[in-house]
Amino acid sequence: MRYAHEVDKVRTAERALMARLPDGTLMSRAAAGLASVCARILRGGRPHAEPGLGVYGARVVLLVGGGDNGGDALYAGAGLARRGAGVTAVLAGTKSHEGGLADLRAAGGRVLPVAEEERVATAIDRADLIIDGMLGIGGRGGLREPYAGLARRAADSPAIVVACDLPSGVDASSGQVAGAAVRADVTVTFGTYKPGLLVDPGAEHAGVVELVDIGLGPYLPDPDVCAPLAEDVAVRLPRPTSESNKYRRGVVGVLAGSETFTGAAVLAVGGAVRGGAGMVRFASSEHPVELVRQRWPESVTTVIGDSLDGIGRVQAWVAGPGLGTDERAEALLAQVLATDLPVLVDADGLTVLARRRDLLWRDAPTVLTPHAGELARLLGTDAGEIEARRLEHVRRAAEELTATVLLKGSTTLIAEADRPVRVNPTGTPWLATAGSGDVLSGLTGALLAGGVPAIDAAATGAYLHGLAARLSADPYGDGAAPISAYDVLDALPEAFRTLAG
Ligand SMILES: NC(=O)C1=CN([C@@H]2O[C@H](COP(=O)(O)OP(=O)(O)OC[C@H]3O[C@@H](n4cnc5c(N)ncnc54)[C@H](O)[C@@H]3O)[C@@H](O)[C@H]2O)[C@@H](O)CC1
Ligand SMILES: [K+]
Repeated sequence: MRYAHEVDKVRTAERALMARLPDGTLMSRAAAGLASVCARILRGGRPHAEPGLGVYGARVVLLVGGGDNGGDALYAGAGLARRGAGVTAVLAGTKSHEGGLADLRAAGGRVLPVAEEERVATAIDRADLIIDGMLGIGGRGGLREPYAGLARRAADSPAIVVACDLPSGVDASSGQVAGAAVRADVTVTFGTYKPGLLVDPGAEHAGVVELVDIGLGPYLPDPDVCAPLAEDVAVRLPRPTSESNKYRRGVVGVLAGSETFTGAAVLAVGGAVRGGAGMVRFASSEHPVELVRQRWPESVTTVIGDSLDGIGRVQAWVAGPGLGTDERAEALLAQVLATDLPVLVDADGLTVLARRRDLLWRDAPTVLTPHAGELARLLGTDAGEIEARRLEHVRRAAEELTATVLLKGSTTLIAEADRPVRVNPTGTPWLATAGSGDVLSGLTGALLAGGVPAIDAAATGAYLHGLAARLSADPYGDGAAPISAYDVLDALPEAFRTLAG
């Protein structure tokens, strides 16, 4: 698991640790970690020179802000200068970290005030590597000048951009980017991940994130956000044993599809079948039932009117894809939510819930899987607001709707009251295709029916779904192509095998 902490918790932990160490120890640990990652990057090749030349002779530019983030960059720059790099520090703050500046000068580094525009521009354009040390966890809001101009210039340079602690302009606690921000190829972060490095839009500014241990671990409280690794997901996968039978593996009920919308039902049932359900019971009107029977003969189908009576026993429900939003859909959804079973509600079901939030007053687990538009309807806000502050909104939704909420999008987030928000690391933009959400619903429903707790089922479903999409979009790792929701379904067995292996 990668754990992330908000700024106030990082600061408290840093204070506690600093009290036990000589002055400057933490900064020198951070700077040493940053310098060693930069050296490794330079050994891998530089834009302006032959690969493998290493640090000696490399052109390194430091963008230095007025706070301790700038201090880290200056000390790291001094370390690289001692290994033979040509280091130029662009001083952009109203003041600069004195110790760091003295160390850089002593190591033979050059210093340029930001006002010397032409020389600054030339240094940035010719750099092999730029260290962004303008703002760290003390940054508030989008970058102001002169930082914003430096961030733009760095983006246009062929240099590799390495962010110190986090890309300047990204809000460390939320991932919000309010205006200009640095786009890094690599971010070297200290002590713990910051939520803004894992959650978009911040995450996409961070590039590859490397964590440097500065000894903060024992002083950190529970995380605010975490991102599972493959091994965290693998241990949660339900696996059949010699004792298993179809009932023990879990029977999932799927209430989906209507005379108008049939495809969503076929995909949701497919997700449940491929998600490892022991049995799938599908309830819908005639046309979708006919289609599901043809494509998934292993499912047990029932044509229903406006009642679910006689469907048979299930252990979890998936309700909503293609269901419609009329009174019949509402009545059926109400029946599902009146059970004491785990229920996942998606798509049209969420639209119905936006006008019938009372249906969520239940004791059994409820999983909601909205995209930003659907969540906006549920919370009475607009999708743009949600996209800009995804973490805040998914937490609010989990509290207000008393449910496990999986917010789909560029980074899928899963929230449950009083628990760290889970960030799914496996998505791909190719997954933004019609019907892929229906597959996720069925898959997650199968995990719920298999007895996986709601937040784990949602996080595991999202992980497998994203992995299946990656495997089908780019099976050989040498170039991606568009995929359909069906391709995701077809890649699910491979995704399970990848995790199990
Ligand atoms: N506290 C510690 O123990 C450690 C801190 N470290 C470093 O220190 C950093 C935090 O240092 P600081 O607290 O000095 O904060 P920062 O270096 O992030 O920046 C602080 C200053 O930037 C200005 N500022 C804020 N938002 C701005 C904006 N949008 N545009 C322009 N200027 C803006 C403010 O005037 C503020 O004083 C960490 O991110 C990390 O890099 C590391 O050395 C490890 C140890
Ligand atoms: K930074």
